[in-house]
Amino acid sequence: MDKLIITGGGPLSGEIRISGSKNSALPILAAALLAETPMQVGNLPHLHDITTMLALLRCMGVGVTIDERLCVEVDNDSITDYTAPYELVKTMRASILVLGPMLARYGEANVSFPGGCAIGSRPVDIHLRGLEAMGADIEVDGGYIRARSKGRLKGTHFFMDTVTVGGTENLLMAAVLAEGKTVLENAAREPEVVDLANCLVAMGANIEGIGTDTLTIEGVPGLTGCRFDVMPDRIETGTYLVAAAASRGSVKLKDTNEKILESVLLKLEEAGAHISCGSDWVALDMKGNRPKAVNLKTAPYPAFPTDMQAQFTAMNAVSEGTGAVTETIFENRLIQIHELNRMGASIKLEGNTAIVTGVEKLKAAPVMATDLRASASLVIAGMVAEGETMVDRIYHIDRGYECIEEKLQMLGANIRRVPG
Ligand SMILES: CC(=O)N[C@H]1[C@@H](OP(=O)(O)OP(=O)(O)OC[C@H]2O[C@@H](n3ccc(=O)[nH]c3=O)[C@H](O)[C@@H]2O)O[C@H](CO)[C@@H](O)[C@@H]1O
Ligand SMILES: C=C(OP(=O)(O)O)C(=O)O
Repeated sequence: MDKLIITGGGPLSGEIRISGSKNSALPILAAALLAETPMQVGNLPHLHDITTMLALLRCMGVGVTIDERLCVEVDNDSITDYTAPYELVKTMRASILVLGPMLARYGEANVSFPGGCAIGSRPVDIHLRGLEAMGADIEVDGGYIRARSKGRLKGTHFFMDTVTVGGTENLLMAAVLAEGKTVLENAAREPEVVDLANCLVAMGANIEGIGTDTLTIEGVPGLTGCRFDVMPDRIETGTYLVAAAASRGSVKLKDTNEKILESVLLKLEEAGAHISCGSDWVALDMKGNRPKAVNLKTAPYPAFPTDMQAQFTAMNAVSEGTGAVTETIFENRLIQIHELNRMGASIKLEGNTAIVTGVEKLKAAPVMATDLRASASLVIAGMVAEGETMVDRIYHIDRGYECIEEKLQMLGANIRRVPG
C-alpha cells in the first residue's frame, strides 16, 4: 500500500490549478446513461473514483473512449447488462447513482447495496422510496437492489425527509425521463446538483427550480448526448486554502470559482486569512500570521460542507484559541481526531462536537488515513508538524485528490509518495 511521507516545514506558497469536481463528474457520467446519442464529458479529474465509474459503465457494455485531455465519450448504444456489481460498488458508494438513470432508460437496474462506510451508515432509503413513488418495483435480494419499471416511470410529488445529495441526483435523473410532472421537495442545493441539472437541461431535459429546494421536472420521452465540462472541485479548492492557512502561507488557486465556496471563505476570513478572487481564481494570504481557531457546524449547502470539516479541524489544531467543530451530517465523521491527537493535538470529543484547542506545533507520527477527507486533514497536519509524518492507507486520498503530492510540492511542501 502506498504511503505519503511528509516533512513539516514553512508556509505553503505559489500557484496551482484546481481539477474538475469529483462529486459533479460522478453523477454526470451516470447521467450519460440517459442519452440516446454519445455524450462527451470534459474537465474530468484523474481520480480513482472516476476510473471506477468508467469501469462500471464499461462492465455494463457501455462504450467509453478517453482522449488525451481526459474528455470521455460515453456511448450506451451497446449496453448489455443492467448490473452494477458488488466488486465495484463496494469501492465507491456513488455507484448507486446509476440506479435512477438505468431504471428510467431501460426499465431495469440491479445495483449492489452500497452498505455503510467509515464515516457513517449512509442508507439509501430515500433513493428507493422516491423511485417507488415513481412506480418502480424494488426488492433487495442477495445484497442487490433489483428495480423494475413496466414502461416509463411516472411523475410524482415526493418530499425528501432528509436533504440528500445523492438521493436528489438519483431521483432527478429518473424524473427527467418519467411520464408527466415530478416535484422533488426538500431537494439538495449543492453546486454539484446544480451542475448535474444544467447538464441534463443541455441534454434536453425540462427542469425548473435549479439551485432551489424544489425541483419541478416535466419528463421528456428522450434525451440526447451533449458536450459538458464539469465544474471545478470546490472541496479540493477549500482543502488547499485550508492547508495554506494552517501553514501561515499564501497561495493562488486557478480554474476555480469563489461563488461555490462562500461558507468556507467566510470561515477562513474569520481565521484571519486575506482572500482575493478573480473570475476563475481564488487566493489566500495569511501574511505570515498564525490562524485563529473557528467554530463551525456542518449542514447542507449553502451552510458549511461536511466535506471540509476534517481539514478545518486540522487547521484549528494549530490555531490560536479554541474552536468547536460540530458534525451534523455523518455520525462517524470526526474519526480523524484520534490520529490528530497522536500528533500532539488537543481535541476532546463531546457528542458530535470536537473541541479543538490549538497548540503551537504538532509532532510528526505514523498515522492511518480512514476516509477521504480525514486523509486530507492528516496531510495538512503533517505539513505543519515537527519531523517526518507517514500517512498510511492513502488509497482513500487518491479517490478524491488529483496528483496531491505534485500539487503540494509545487506549493513548496516536502511530501513524497513511497510505494508499499
Ligand atoms: C459522491 C458525492 O457526491 N458524495 C457527497 C454526497 O454524498 P451522499 O450523496 O452519499 O450524501 P447524502 O447527501 O445523501 O447524505 C446526507 C445525509 O442523508 C442521509 N441519507 C441519505 C440518503 C438516504 O437515502 N437516506 C439518508 O438518511 C445520510 O446518511 C446522511 O446523513 O453528499 C455528502 C453530503 O454533502 C458529501 O459528504 C459527499 O461527499
Ligand atoms: C464522502 C465523500 O465522497 P463519497 O460520497 O464518494 O464517499 C467525499 O467526497 O468527501
